[in-house]
Amino acid sequence: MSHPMKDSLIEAAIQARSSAYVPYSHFQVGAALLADGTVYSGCNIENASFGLTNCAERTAIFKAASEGIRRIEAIAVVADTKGPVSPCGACRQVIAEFADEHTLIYLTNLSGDTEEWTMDRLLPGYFQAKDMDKSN
Ligand SMILES: O=c1ccn([C@H]2C[C@H](O)[C@@H](CO)O2)c(=O)[nH]1
Ligand SMILES: [Zn+2]
Repeated sequence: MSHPMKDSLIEAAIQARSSAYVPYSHFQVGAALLADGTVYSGCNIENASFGLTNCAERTAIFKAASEGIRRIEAIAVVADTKGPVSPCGACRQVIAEFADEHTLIYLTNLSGDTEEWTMDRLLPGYFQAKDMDKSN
């Protein structure tokens, strides 16, 4: 079942994408998430020291987390890709930190190709806080 905010989140991600700071790759990405009734969006932000680049997903999540958000209800990611955009491994792990099994993850592109994912498929076996507990 698709989330009632699905289209609004995709629209917010497309909007955020237009702020992408991408002088090196020229590849714009946008993300938008819903948490506690509020939409937080973000774009990718590159750096002359390439490894310091922050992806759109992490920008949106860190904006939300720094406002006190701890659980993502739904998140949309968009780029101008052939099929739905595929988040990098780092972002998959960061999404996992604030997702649960109900979190809906919309991967889409500018043509409207959209897939609904859940965390178990996005990053099977992702590292969790409980993995630091020897009793588990
Ligand atoms: O899911 C993704 C994949 C890539 N990028 C960014 C990082 C970099 O700025 C550019 C090319 O990798 O796209 C994202 O923001 N999200
Ligand atoms: Zn990423």
